[in-house]
Amino acid sequence: MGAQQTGVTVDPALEAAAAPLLDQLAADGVASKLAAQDATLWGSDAESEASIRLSWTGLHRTSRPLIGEIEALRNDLRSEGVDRVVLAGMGGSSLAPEVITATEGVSLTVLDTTDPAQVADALAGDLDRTVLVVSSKSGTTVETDSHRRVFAAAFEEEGIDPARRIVVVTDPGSPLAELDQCRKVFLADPHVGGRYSALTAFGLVPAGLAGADVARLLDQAAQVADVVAADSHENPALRLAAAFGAAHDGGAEKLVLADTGSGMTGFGDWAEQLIAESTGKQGTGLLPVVVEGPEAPGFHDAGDDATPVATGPAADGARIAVDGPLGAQFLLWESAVAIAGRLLGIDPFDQPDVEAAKKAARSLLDDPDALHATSVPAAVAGTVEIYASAGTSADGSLADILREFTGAVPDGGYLAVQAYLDRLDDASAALLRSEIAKRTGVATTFGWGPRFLHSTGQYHKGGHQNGVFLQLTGASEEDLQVPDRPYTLGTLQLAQALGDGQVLTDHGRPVLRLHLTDRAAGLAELVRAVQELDR
Ligand SMILES: O=P(O)(O)OC[C@H]1O[C@](O)(CO)[C@@H](O)[C@@H]1O
Repeated sequence: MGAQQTGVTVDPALEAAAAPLLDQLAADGVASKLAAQDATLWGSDAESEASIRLSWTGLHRTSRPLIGEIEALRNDLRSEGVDRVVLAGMGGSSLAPEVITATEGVSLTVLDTTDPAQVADALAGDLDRTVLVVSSKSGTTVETDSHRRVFAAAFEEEGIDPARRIVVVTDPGSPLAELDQCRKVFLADPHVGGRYSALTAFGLVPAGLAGADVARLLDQAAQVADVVAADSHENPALRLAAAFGAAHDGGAEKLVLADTGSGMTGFGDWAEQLIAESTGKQGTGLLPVVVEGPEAPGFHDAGDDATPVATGPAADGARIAVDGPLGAQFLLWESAVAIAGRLLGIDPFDQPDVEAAKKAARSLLDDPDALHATSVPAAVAGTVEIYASAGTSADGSLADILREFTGAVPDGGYLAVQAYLDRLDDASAALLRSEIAKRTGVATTFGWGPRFLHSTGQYHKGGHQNGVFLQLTGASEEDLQVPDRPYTLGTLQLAQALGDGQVLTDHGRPVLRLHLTDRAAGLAELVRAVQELDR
């Protein structure tokens, strides 16, 4: 079988609209300047951040020495019978290894949740065979810190030395770089931001320890590096960026991503963070809407405010198609999104609105009374408690409440379902996306909390302000204390939902929180209520 070709297809009308932007990008030498890591491409305000964020353009060369180190550690661990890899990491510190391993069919347990039951399930796996990779650029992310504490205590309880079973990936100088209780610290290139770090130690170490062929990813990226660096009208990164820019200029601020048979698994979730966190700021941006496939509601029937994008071969309904092997796609999309940032006039390397939700969650954790004061619902429908923000109604049946809430989505706006639940045991919650989109015709996204806070969370607060937010929280049968911290995972999870809800409300966005006192029964009631929406 020949090597999979990397390429971008754009429909003729969009390609024509994009032509002037493409001419300009080529004339300005944007592709070669990006490859040469020129920090001036996004204007003077972005220059200082960009000057420490561009090393990703050369990772197909600079990450090579890592391969041997990863292989050596993997062989040592395997010779000790340690072959189960659990990865604690949020956003850019876990999304790439997840897509890499899923694409190769290699097993990796990803912990990017504060759901107590989901963490408990990961702990209940065979600890004798487990290595925990703790990945965090900053070394201070609360979810990742909590996972490390919980796992270190569990290893100790089983008589396993955590210092043999914890591997760290972090930036030089982070608090994690000094961690004593660990087997090895991989220091990543600090001049690469989280969402551009797929081909750094953040992507390669967990995936490689789990058994993925990470050298091949670098080869695939190397195969497109010259093409992506060329100031040519055929450069797929320039063509993709120009198409994104032209679509946005024409009022299509959403990119609806569907896998059309790419051979990759879960690529949309990785691209979602790249697009949303890079572009969703200063009241503008591209909202990624990841859908179940080209037949899914919101793709073939996308409105004028959205561009259907096939990740994989071109398909009916798609205006853009991007194909190629995973390693090449990483570099191609990173380049295109960074260049689209120039066209949108924003800095693609900062995430100015992410901190607000973290801060709000922290203050709720510091003030348990404030957290408990929020526990009186405005109404109860069966096993669903309803908590409505100002201006949002809690009157009538669950279907009535949802009808009114979805009716609050402005023209060209979107509805975001944010499920602070267990993404394995409560997986059926994800069905709500297509059900809501199908019944209401509204562009609908779905994210697991708190995972999405490190992905689309930036866009929700910083991008086009036309979203409405449906939060789902659920009762937990068990909770887990975070060792040496004054909170449990369940408290942290609730504080994260309420904190983000508060920040969204402060932005004037409608927020409806539905709390499931029985998760399975509540989800079933919710799906039934959504199915009544078109009646
Ligand atoms: O690697 P860290 O520092 O734990 O951060 C994880 C994620 O959190 C964010 O900073 C946003 O909260 C992302 O940009 C990043 O990928």
